[in-house]
Amino acid sequence: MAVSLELCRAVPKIALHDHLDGGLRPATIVELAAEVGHVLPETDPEALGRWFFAAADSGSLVRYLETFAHTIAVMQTADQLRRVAREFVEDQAADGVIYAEARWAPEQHLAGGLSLTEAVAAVRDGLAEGVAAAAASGRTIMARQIVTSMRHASPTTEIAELAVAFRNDSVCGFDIAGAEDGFPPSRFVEAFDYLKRHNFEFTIHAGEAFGLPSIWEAVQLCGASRLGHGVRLIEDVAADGSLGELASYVRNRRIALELCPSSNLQTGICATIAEHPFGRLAELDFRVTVSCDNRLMSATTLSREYHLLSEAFGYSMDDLRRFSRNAAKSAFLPWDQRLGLIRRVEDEFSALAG
Ligand SMILES: O=c1[nH]cnc2c1ncn2[C@H]1C[C@H](O)[C@@H](CO)O1
Ligand SMILES: [Zn+2]
Repeated sequence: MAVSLELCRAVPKIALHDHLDGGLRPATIVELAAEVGHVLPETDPEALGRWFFAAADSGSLVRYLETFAHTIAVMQTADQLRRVAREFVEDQAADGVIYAEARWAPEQHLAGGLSLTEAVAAVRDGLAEGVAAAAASGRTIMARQIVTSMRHASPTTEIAELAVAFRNDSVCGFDIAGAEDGFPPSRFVEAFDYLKRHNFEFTIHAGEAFGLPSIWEAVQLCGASRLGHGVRLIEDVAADGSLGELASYVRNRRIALELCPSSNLQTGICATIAEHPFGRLAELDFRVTVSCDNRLMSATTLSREYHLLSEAFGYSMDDLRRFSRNAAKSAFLPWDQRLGLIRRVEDEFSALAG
């Protein structure tokens, strides 16, 4: 029997792949849009939530990404960014997430006159406020930010430098996101070289809207230790379970796959969770982790993703424990903190297993 949604809420979870600009509360968007005069497709929060889901549910990543115009429009001042970051953490904590990495692209948040540094500092402050608010309501959560470069923009090292500048100040990693087809990871090879020279962590969106060549570049030309989605690595797995060289390398190296099942249904990777490559990749012992990608656009939560996977593949508490443990192992945290996270996952799962 599937692990219930209620129990999935209670288990300790780790959100490695969750976009800050893809997780706003609809009510917050309505309120901020009214303040700044941004015209929304719907002004009732519930209707707006439904609109995001429907508009993102097109089968195309490019159309999915168009919906972000309405969230980015209300995240252009320090106050707005701080509020969105605070609510991000509060919502994650309320869903039983114990560690979250919020990713977003500061370059998309400068229209109100903020500098890149001011924007990152505002998110840092909001994350800290959210952690404090969660603690006040009895929930312990840690939160960090992943700073993202948009891959269709001119390649630059500027955002990588920004990430490194904040390495001891809430930024735990770097990423590239946006349309994948036509914008291979190698375009940003200079940024990744900069990060490697500075011993800094990064993940790369790859293997979502494009296949194995994108994953190969992310891993071998750029050096990613985690893959955003990476789901199309399944194309390097034969029907009998034998692995091609790339899939074999990714599995050997324990490169984490930040899998986001519901998001993939919307961008056309498969029609049902049961058809999602997650099941096969987990069975073959890849380092599978579970994330939401964009809670707003997919109308989901991490506990819901756990529950859907458990329903589709019959996962037990032990399986879910493995997915949380995998995510803890691949968190962009220093080793002592990562160990603390792994222990917390084990202890809390053991307590729930009774
Ligand atoms: O799943 C995704 N693939 C590629 N890009 C994405 C995905 N989800 C969100 N993004 C983009 C849209 C956001 O504005 C940007 C930064 O969070 O990242
Ligand atoms: Zn993403």
